Amino acid sequence: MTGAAFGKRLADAVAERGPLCAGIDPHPGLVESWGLPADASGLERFALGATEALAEHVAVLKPQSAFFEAYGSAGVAVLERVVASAREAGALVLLDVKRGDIGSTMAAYATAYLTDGSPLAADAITVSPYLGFGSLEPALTAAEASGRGVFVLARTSNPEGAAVQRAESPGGTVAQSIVDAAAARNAGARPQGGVGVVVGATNQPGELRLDALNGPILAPGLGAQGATAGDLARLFGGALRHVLPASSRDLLRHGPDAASLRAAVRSTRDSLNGLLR
Ligand SMILES: O=c1ccn([C@@H]2O[C@H](COP(=O)(O)O)[C@@H](O)[C@H]2O)c(=O)[nH]1
Repeated sequence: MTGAAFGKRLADAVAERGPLCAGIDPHPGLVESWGLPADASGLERFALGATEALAEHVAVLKPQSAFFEAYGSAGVAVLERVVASAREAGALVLLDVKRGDIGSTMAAYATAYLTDGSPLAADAITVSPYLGFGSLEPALTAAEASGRGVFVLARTSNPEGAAVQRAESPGGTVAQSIVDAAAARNAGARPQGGVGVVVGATNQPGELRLDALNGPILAPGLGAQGATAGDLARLFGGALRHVLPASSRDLLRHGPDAASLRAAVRSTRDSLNGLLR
């Protein structure tokens, strides 16, 4: 990928389309609720239909890799088409794969997801820092070299995350130390760096200092997990302008009708308007 850095490309996309990140999570139950079979053919029609309806209306489309991998090579082939179709519609693709491993294996993930010419190359991916932030180095380097981004799990939206992420480390909580490590990578970047963090919208305010991050904050949990636009304001305060609120099931349940899916995006966007930018 040539051209601008991910932080700049994301800032431009958000300025044009707003911050909402639409998730493509083909849960078998949702696929069936669209009148489709919960198999690879249903996955294909669901995922490509949702992408076609949503991608041109949001800055970021976030396919959840797990639901595609569940169908083996046929599912991964559909995922490749979703990535290509979303990018054609002008959305940035944040592939939610949550990869994390020792550095030498991380380098292979970086080749798969963050390198020009790879069939699964996206604009950004989610990564897990729980083998140590430093183990992510190959992904951070590959992303920066190719104008791509990474979103590092810091304080996730699930209740089980607290035991690990709120544990005290020498630099504050584990989650805070991850935010601080991401901030160090983003220092000096304009308009923002390409190392984002994931902070679930379901969390309580006051746990994390995000003001020095200088990078994007992916905030899943809107809708199906119970978080509201008001929660985002309370949770993120002065960092709101960096937040990408993410919603998957709460949008997708409006399908298969494309007009209804678009209306759901509009209504979610309206609920965020005035709050975030
Ligand atoms: O902390 C996290 C990190 C990632 N996710 C992912 O976001 C979507 C949420 O889907 P909804 O249907 O809007 O609940 C899903 O792909 C998760 O794996 C998260 O929820 N929390």
